[in-house]
Amino acid sequence: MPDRFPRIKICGLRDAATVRLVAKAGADAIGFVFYAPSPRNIDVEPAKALLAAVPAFVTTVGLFVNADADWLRQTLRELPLDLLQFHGDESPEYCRSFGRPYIKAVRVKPGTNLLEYAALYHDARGLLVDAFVEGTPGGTGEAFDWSLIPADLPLPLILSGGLHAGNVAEAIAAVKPWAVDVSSGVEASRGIKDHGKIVQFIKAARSA
Ligand SMILES: O=C(O)c1ccccc1N[C@@H]1O[C@H](COP(=O)(O)O)[C@@H](O)[C@H]1O
Repeated sequence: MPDRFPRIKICGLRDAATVRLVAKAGADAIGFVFYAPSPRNIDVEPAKALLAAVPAFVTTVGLFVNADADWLRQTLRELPLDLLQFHGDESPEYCRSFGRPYIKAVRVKPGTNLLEYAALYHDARGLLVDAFVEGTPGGTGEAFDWSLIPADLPLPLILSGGLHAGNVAEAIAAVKPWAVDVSSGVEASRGIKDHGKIVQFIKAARSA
């Protein structure tokens, strides 16, 4: 268990007012989704403008799903993202080829060997665990059985998947993650962030 509250990442931001609100409410990290099929997808130019509005000491994360390596290399020349989140089937070699800190997402189902993933992606800054939902890479709002997470993972654990203000304190108590990450649980509808839900989520996570 970390000595302080887990870090909090709010993912899937698409407008400046929400970026400001999230930072002011006390989130540690802000995520931008670069995955065209997602309702939270953002293009490079608007993302550039939002990144310029993020205050100091808030980590900016770019989420990618099996992105073309040349496209991503070019995109990273334009975007000063602090951390890359790989949420597809990216290999360890791919993840480390961009020369930026990264976290690797694993979609968990019965039988998933998270210790094996931690060994494969040993240079990741964290292992993000999400629910396995057939046909969708993530951002589904579905939770999974947290007892599938081993207690002795050698990487910082980022818990995601179906978290919301009503279950995040219980999740933190049960899993003791390094960080929590949320998208659907702080939305009014798919892709539309709800400022009240964001504030409630951060309060609930801080009170755990
Ligand atoms: O947010 C998305 O649209 C998304 C698309 C593709 C892969 C991952 C995505 N989001 C990440 O999924 C997890 C869980 O999200 P949720 O809270 O259950 O909606 C989280 O890490 C998001 O960053």
